[in-house]
Amino acid sequence: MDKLLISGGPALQGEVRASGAKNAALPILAATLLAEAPVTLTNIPRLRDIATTLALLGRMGARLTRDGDEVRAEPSALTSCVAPYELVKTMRASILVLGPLVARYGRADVSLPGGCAIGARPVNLHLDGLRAMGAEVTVESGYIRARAARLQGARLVMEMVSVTGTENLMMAATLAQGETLIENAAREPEVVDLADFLNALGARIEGAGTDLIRIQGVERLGGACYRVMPDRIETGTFLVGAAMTGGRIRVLDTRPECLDAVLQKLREAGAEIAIGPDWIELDMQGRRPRAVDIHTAPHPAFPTDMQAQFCALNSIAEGVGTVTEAIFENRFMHVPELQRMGADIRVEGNVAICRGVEGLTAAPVMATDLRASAGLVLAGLVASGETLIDRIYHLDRGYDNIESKLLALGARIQRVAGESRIATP
Ligand SMILES: CC(=O)N[C@H]1[C@@H](OP(=O)(O)OP(=O)(O)OC[C@H]2O[C@@H](n3ccc(=O)[nH]c3=O)[C@H](O)[C@@H]2O)O[C@H](CO)[C@@H](O)[C@@H]1O
Ligand SMILES: C=C(OP(=O)(O)O)C(=O)O
Repeated sequence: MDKLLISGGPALQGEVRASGAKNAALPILAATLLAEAPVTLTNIPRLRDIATTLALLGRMGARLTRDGDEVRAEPSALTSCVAPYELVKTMRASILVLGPLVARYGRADVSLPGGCAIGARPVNLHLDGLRAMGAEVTVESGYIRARAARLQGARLVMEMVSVTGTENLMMAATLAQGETLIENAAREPEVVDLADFLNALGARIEGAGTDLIRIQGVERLGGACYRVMPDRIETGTFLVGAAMTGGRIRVLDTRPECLDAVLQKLREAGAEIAIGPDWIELDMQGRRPRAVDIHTAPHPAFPTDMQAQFCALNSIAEGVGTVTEAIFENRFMHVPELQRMGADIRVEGNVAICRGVEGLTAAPVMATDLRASAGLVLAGLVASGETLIDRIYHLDRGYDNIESKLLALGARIQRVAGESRIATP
């Protein structure tokens, strides 16, 4: 099993290009199930979750081919509307095929995704929404079974803000009869990107990016060429890396307006930030960051997917910073690993209180989920000695070539197969 070996020290310097957003590419790939004409997608990141999605759609009979960062989907008649457990268990976002399958094919059998390291993550809102649109939805033997002759437009009031819940129901509503209103909708930029893609196929969606999305159902959707938005979480991760190492980097091909809350916290930490239409430059040369207080919440507030990276930043910052996780109930798995590297962090309920230390020391650590892994990579960049990160398959789910990108920014990082080079004392 691959591991990452990082020798901490060098400040990140230079330019790096943001890849396409995982959390936009996944729903957009699922939405190709709705298209009745060819679709060409560009800026698709090279990630394990993308490979899983392509395998899942291929298993159903969809014809998708990948060439570099481009994916082409040919209109196809599905041979199966089943998302099996063995694929869903490796990627919760498989739930995103539910809405398109019911809308276009009138049937879906999707394995219940279950919980994951960061929390229980139920999908009740997805199911309730489809029921409100007239689908018959049951859960049997670990599978969601949904059936509908044709979905009917409905007023859907989301009890909680759910990103994939909003996306699933928005996709379902594109082919429903009549109008659907999604109230208390997620406002994440990836929801907007999906809506833009669906509209490019011929859907009639208004209000994406606000908490009220209005969808007029159409009879069918066609094809389109569409470029997936850049990954704001990957962008933010590199920026935090530069802030922690006292470096100066420019992230290219990104969307600064999607990162307001993150940039605000980086400024509070002492970074100088400059932005252009599609780039962000962070300058922290030679300075130590100041600890910041973070409170995660749905967009446009601070994203939970950047929380672990800021725990890493606070752990070496000047002062004390609190990180409050208000979205997922178990998203502090990186804390015990950071503690092993010398971080002074105390968790009380959903708050991590981080007292910055002068320096971290390298240790063998274990990645437990995607962003926890990112936090550990950032900690490794500043720790003295060689940090070996195990279980980096989590990282590969969501970061496109992270080690080559960091290497190009001056980090000393390499992927190693199997055994550790670190001698035990
Ligand atoms: C593929 C993708 O886009 N993943 C993102 C998506 O996950 P995901 O869409 O799974 O997260 P949600 O927005 O649905 O979850 C938000 C909260 O709502 C709860 N909930 C959600 C659905 C439901 O039916 N019932 C329910 O109670 C969840 O347990 C959680 O506490 O948004 C999260 C929150 O920004 C991000 O961390 C993930 O990176
Ligand atoms: C939690 C994440 O992803 P997923 O919803 O796919 O598990 C993430 O991207 O940080």
